[in-house]
Amino acid sequence: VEVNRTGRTFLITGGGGYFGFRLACALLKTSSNVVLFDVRPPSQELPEGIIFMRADIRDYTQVEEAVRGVNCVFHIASYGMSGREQLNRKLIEEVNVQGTENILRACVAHRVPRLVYTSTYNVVFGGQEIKDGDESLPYLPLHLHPDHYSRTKSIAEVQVLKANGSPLNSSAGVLQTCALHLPRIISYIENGIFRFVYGEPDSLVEFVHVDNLVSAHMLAAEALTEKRQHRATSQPYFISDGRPVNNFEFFRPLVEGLGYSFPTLRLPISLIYLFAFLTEMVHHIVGRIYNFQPLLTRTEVYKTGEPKLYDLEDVQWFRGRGHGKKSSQSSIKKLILDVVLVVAFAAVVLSCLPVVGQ
Ligand SMILES: NC(=O)c1ccc[n+]([C@@H]2O[C@H](COP(=O)([O-])OP(=O)(O)OC[C@H]3O[C@@H](n4cnc5c(N)ncnc54)[C@H](O)[C@@H]3O)[C@@H](O)[C@H]2O)c1
Repeated sequence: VEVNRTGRTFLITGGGGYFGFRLACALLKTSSNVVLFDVRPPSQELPEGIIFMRADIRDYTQVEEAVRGVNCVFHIASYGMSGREQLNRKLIEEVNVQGTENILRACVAHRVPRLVYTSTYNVVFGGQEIKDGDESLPYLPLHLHPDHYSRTKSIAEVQVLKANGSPLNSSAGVLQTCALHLPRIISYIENGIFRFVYGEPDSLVEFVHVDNLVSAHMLAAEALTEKRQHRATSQPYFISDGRPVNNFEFFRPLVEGLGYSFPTLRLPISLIYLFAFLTEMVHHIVGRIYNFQPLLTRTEVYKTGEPKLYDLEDVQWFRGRGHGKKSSQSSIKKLILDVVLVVAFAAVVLSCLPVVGQ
């Protein structure tokens, strides 16, 4: 990796992903050198000035190579947040926990003075109601996490904050770290699967606009510097747009802006949870032969009982990347999908009925 070492150099692990790439583009505007470290390249064209390094945080040698000469690491790479990834326990542990250990160790060894860790609300949230929560909320005990991703993000965050103050190798300096907790983003509108909503209409969740998230990360990195008296050092921060909203209502402008109709069917959350449970069971049995994408996992159900207002620009951003309702979208495909959904729900309901006549 050839980097112009004269300016500040930022390394973004997971820089090929949705948020990492947005952050990289914003950092580039501040005349910084930006290196993206990821197992896969970004889906968009790489702007001049951003370097992509195809590498894996599970491999310490590659991490060491990447951190040399870097002034600040944004550790964003993670695995297992949604879909079938959530069910690959081994990879989740390796990327989220061992990967983070590798980054921290390499920062210390190669005198990287600052690290901002991108974490998640899940470190404090296990499905319970939280009103006006702030940074004083305790971590959810590890054994109460219903999914591996949340548990490993929590372990990694603790590691990151604990590493704060670690003396840098052969230097008088120390590593300054902080963590940002974020809420969540998009998914199933595209495939026509967003056909129903669930849960109580008055249950609210937080969302964050990606641009606010970019600002939060840049401010956090700045607040770890001596110039800012290392103000953010060892702190976790909740980041959100500060406008709690119903999970599904949050998506309404985007769904309708992309030409889809907003679902009118509301199903009980317990039924959806049961459906997700059964799907996971089926995945557990057949996943090795056919690693299908579950429609919903239990984690997704409890997290979405959890919203930014999309403006026209956002909708156009998605449209510009080929998203949105295609006028030729196959009605047969939709019909098949509906039939599959109905049959699946019928199977769930029937399996719960007591067996009569025996
Ligand atoms: N998207 C959300 O709603 C949300 C919510 C809360 C927290 N977060 C956190 O924000 C961060 C970014 O989220 P995102 O939506 O941009 O996710 P994303 O999946 O688009 O980006 C994650 C990136 O990490 C990379 N990665 C995975 N394993 C890797 C490995 N072994 N080595 C190197 N790179 C690897 C992936 O290839 C991917 O590009 C993650 O840390 C996630 O935990 C996201």
